[in-house]
Amino acid sequence: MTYTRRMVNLKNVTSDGVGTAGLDWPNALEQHASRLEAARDAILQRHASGQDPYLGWIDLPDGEVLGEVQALAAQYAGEFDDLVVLGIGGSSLGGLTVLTALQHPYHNLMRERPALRVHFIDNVDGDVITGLLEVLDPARTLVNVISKSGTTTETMAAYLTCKAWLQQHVGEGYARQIIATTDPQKGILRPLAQREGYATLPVPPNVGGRFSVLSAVGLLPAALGGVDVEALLRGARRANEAFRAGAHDNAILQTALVNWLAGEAGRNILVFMPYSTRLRYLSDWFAQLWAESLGKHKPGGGHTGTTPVKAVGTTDQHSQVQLYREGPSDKLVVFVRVDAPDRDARIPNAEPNEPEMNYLADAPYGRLMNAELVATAHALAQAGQMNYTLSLERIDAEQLGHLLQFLMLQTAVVGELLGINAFDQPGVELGKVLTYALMGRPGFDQQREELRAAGVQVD
Ligand SMILES: O=P(O)(O)OC[C@H]1O[C@H](O)[C@H](O)[C@@H](O)[C@@H]1O
Repeated sequence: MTYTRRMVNLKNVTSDGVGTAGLDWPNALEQHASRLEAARDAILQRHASGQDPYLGWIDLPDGEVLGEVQALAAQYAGEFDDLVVLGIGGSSLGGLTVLTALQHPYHNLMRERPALRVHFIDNVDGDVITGLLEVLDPARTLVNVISKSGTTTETMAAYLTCKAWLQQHVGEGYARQIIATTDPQKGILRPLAQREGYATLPVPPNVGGRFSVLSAVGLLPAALGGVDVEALLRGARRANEAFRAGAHDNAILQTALVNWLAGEAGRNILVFMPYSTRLRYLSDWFAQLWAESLGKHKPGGGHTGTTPVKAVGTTDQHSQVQLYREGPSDKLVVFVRVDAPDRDARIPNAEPNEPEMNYLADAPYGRLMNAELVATAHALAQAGQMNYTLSLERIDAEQLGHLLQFLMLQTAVVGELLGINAFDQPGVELGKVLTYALMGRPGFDQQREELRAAGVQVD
């Protein structure tokens, strides 16, 4: 992925559709260029001060933890077949995105696998957790429990299940098969891991979960799954470098502007739609990044945030696009295009006597995919529905690393334009606390009484 205008096709931004959203491109860029650069500079200055409690993710591409991750991965490779990752939200979606994009699409079904199979447990669904353990070989399974805070209920429940399973089946040696990735100081998991003798990796205190994909959180599962993690970081470094360019040559700032203006113009929904099955979890990862970063109380009253919708092309073209074209003009649609698939897969001319199907004969799948994307983007623009396209040359570790960092930087800039803290998530906390109260965790008696008084059944 080169960091040029080519990567971001802002062509449709000039369409009538965008005009109706009050976005007049490139005049909007002229008008807001200095504001964008000021937002970027404010982020970089806070980061350079070394005092900011949230911006550690900007340094992750420099790979401080890379050596440790690679050493651990090398130590375990060959000895194990499966890795079970226990985590939720930012402690799961990054790794899932990277592995789904970069492993063989059917890696888990291959007879001879070049790397471990990686399974993500990110819910308290006992059927799924115990169902997975039923089919894994405990002697050849590693468990990576990941929690920035070291306390998250879902992850702790899965950890207890996996530890008990390993203890039961492999006995004393179980501790060798558990790796804990967590905050260096805070939470229950760190002291517990030390007591048990688990290998540990850090989540830097100044890196929030949804910004942690390029820390040990995403890197260890990726490395064990055979991903070129150095290339992933290299691509992210390119995004960091390109972030410093002036607004006219800076796709991160430009797309941040389009998103911000769309929101200001009442386009309250952001549809994120990669045209690639391999990138389907990028939509999930991005949805958390966007929603938790930008859905906030405004400092002076009111609310901010556009609602992310996860989609994948072409699949959701056949379930959602009707609404996006003829429904209300309350959306911005972001497409992700892959110029060249890895395989030169073509559609065979298997029905030479069917003239109606001849247009498909010998067509590359990649051409069909991108024709569908262009057709949809055009159809939306024609109906006044705002959209733009991010383009990758191909799906490889370097381009994906670039795109992930691009999207994190873009989100940070939108947060700055909105005048909010894009790096906390106070709105999620109450639900966690009330869950503790309902489950009878010590120290939450008062909340338990409040729930009872509000008519909630607590026993
Ligand atoms: O990594 P953890 O501390 O376990 O947190 C996992 C997730 O839990 C929370 O509910 C937060 O809202 C997310 O931002 C976070 O990624």
